[in-house]
Amino acid sequence: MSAGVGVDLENIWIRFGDFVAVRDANVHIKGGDFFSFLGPSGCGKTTILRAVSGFLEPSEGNVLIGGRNMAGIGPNKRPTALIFQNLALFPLMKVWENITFSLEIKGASAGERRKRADELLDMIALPGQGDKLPSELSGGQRQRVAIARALCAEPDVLLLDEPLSALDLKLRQHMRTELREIQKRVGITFIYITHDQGEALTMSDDVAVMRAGVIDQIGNGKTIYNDPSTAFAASFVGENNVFRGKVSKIIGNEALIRTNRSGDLMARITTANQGRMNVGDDAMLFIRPEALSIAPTGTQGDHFVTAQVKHEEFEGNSFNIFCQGDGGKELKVSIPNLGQSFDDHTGQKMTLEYEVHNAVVVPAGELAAE
Ligand SMILES: Nc1ncnc2c1ncn2[C@@H]1O[C@H](COP(=O)(O)OP(=O)(O)OP(=O)(O)O)[C@@H](O)[C@H]1O
Repeated sequence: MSAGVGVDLENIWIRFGDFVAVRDANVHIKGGDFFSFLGPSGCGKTTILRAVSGFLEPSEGNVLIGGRNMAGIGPNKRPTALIFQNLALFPLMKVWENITFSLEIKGASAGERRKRADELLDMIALPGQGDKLPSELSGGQRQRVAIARALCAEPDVLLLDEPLSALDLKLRQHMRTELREIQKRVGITFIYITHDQGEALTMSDDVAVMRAGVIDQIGNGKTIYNDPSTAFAASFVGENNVFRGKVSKIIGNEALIRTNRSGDLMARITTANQGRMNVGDDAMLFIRPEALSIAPTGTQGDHFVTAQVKHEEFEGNSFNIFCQGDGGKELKVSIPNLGQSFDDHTGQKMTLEYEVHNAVVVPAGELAAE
């Protein structure tokens, strides 16, 4: 199996009539990486995957696989394999026959096929399960068989279209680890599409955050979470509290925001926006629930927020406090449960504190839908 083949999307535009499904996408995926496209339903993820697999030609721009331009090369001739949410294993074929179906078409002998199936069953951590029928496996095991079947064709790039979305939550979380381990063992490039930020962050080397046909940001999980480029990326990935306002002062890489309802708040301008924000600009300031803590009542300053507590809940690993927030949105505070006593604050006015480097400012923009 050849490893480490990169994929490049160069100025890709995809139009369906007047509708622009993908707008000027530029992505460099390193060979051997696990790369995810993350975004809400309808943002163009599947459309990009179809352009990589060759089921669709971009209206403009180039898809390069291993540096080779794929223009005019059909899906069967590309070094890619595609796995869908609907696995479509053959129900009456044994697991090993399912896995080696592509070899049977090429006329390989039963002995050869069985040997290859056993290698792949080891690879997906299902040794000795080749003689079962798909119906005798769990959902997660069937998922792994589908991956083995795709890998049997020796693709350079495996394309996965929301392959875990039909599984229940526990299995989905377990399969994240499994998938990542299989990818590392095989060493080929995986391109994964999902609307689930937990999946994207836990499995990927790099993530592209997509919104309405546009790629807002590309980076590793930590960068996307801690240093978002846009209001959409900040609000789509993880939970975040938003404060709206205008830039009133810029000091180095920090900005003071005159918020609509919470006074003046200081925060870090994210990397992509440094040097690009000016006094008077409409801005959005984001603070994660875990970055807020309870301060002595009445403390004031540019990193304190006053809020009225609406209700509280205990989530096991954290106490969550929900307040009347800025901008019509609820404000959430998450206090880790370290065994401390925790009074009910419902109805009280509370002062909340954050460290300036844990709050970020980006230009005002579209937020992700709840
Ligand atoms: N063949 C087509 N003709 C017209 N419009 C299309 C076609 N294929 C996709 N679209 C539109 O392009 C947009 C992007 O679709 P796409 O399937 O790529 O979204 P997605 O991000 O994969 O969504 P989901 O997570 O729901 O699968 C959608 O608005 C969709 O309606």
